[in-house]
Amino acid sequence: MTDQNLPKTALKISTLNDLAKLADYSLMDSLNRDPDSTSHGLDYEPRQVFSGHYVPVNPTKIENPEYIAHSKTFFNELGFADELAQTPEFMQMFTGDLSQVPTPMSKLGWATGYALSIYGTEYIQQCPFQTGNGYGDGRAVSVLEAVINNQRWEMQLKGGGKTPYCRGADGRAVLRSSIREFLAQEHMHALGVPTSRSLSLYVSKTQTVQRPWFSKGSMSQNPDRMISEPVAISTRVAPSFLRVGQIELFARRARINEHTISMQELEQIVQHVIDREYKDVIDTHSSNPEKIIELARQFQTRLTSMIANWIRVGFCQGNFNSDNCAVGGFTLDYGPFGFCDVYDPHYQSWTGGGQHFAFMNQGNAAQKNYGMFCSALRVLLDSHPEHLQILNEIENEFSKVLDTQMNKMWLAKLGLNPLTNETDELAFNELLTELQTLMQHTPVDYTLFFRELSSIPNDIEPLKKSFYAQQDNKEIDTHWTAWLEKWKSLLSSNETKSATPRTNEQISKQMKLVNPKYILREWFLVPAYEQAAKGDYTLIHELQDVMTNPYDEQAKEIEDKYYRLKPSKYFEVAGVSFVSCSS
Ligand SMILES: Nc1ncnc2c1ncn2[C@@H]1O[C@H](COP(=O)(O)OP(=O)(O)OP(=O)(O)O)[C@@H](O)[C@H]1O
Ligand SMILES: [Mg+2]
Repeated sequence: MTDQNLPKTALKISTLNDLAKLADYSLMDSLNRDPDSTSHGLDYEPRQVFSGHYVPVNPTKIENPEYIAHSKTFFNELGFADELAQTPEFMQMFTGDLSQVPTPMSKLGWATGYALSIYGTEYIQQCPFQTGNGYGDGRAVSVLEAVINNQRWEMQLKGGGKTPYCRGADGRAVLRSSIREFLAQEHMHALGVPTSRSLSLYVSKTQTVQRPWFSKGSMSQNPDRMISEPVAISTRVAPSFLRVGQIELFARRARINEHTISMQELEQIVQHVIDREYKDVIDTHSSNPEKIIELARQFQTRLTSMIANWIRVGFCQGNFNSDNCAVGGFTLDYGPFGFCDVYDPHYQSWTGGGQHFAFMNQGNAAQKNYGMFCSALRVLLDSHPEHLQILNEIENEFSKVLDTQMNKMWLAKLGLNPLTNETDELAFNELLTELQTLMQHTPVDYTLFFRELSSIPNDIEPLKKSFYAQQDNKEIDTHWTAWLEKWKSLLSSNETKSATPRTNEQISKQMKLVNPKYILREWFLVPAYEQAAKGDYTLIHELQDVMTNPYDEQAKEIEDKYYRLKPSKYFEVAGVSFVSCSS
């Protein structure tokens, strides 16, 4: 069935039965099931999965689930009634119990295998069998594909229990990390950054698992004890959850002809990427090699634009391996992520993550992932030298395309129109370099600085709200005053060249649409998940409200609470300024 023929809905979806009518598991038609899998899906022991694109898995429900939150924004977009999130049927399904789902919903979910490359190097050590056949969704289980208002969505439980890829771990996600991911996804969407979305979040009232963590106030880089944490299941939603690592897995197999249909499985997964993520921009009538070329081009555009967006809002993914890099070009896996308080190009909230994934190195990390993606595609172009040549050229363009996106982003952050001549370009480059040096040297709060600048202040006094230095520093002030003058003069000369010059008020308004006022800082999240562990979800709901309107001016008490420098007591504190693991 094509998507056009599928039922559309402008109706409110108020029951699970309503949603069931929109279920359409086309993935199962177009991809291969692991031939070694059994039909009951009770597949919880680590094992090698040699072929097939997915393994049917019956998720493991959490005990005594309790509703915490759902995304009102996303529910609204999907046409879901808010009440749906607390109906017993919906809760049952999205806390991992598929036994009662109405037809034609599937009583089995699925997990997928993928490969891992870290910063452009292929790894198999993470696989317990040292073959790469045991690595993949260890705790993520997709449970539904549905076409809603002409858009196909895949819904995936995170923390839905063990799968054959669990590598001996428990298949669970704890409340703390689930809250972080749940809030962050919707915050990023509201910031205008492509991302997987959050549907719902439930916790178990009785079930806990052990995780390494830090003692209160610890400054240690490594956790010093085990703590018991409640388990939770959050559901995330995206057109697909295909990762660069997934394409790599099938390309690695095809490259060495590992089994008779390895090349075919690679072709299928690539076609699936196109269907799920690029159907609107890739001509289905063109030849396969042409489609592959276009896929590479389109992914490059999306990936570089995503990175520019990350930098724009101060986001650091922290673990940008190829298995955390969505082929759809959106943000995926909010593990050790963080939004920077202080502007620091080396900011990385994960102590084990290495500098290569640090804030301003994310473009390079993306390039490495993109390189692995191209290597995988090359396997399909072996007998097409001309297309191979084009693919190489596209890959070589990565830095240029990224620079263009970054330039566009910095111009917007600084309220400037596209530059029209070399003199302005030189002036702009100088201005930006000076700004980055000054921001780092002062140091400034990244969010506060750009938001204050967006008011186009007369002098540097308002900007000083973003300075972390305790005392006035005349020398720094002088540099800032000079910088502000330079910026303003470029701003006005840039504006006079425009056919429709904007007033300062208009410029300011536009700057405030790219420079957020509210950012989901880690020290806002800590009390929210600490309270939640005691059964109080007030702060989660408050953060949901504030952070889904990050560009808006909000009530004075919200401003006082959330538009602030990070208090000094939180600097260098484990679990607040950094974390040691991804979950
Ligand atoms: N508690 C767990 N049980 C089983 N597998 C796990 C667990 N924690 C992580 N994994 C698996 O380890 C791998 C690396 O973990 P990573 O932190 O990148 O991912 P994640 O946050 O679990 O998942 P995702 O990338 O799906 O958001 C993933 O394949 C993940 O499924
Ligand atoms: Mg991951």
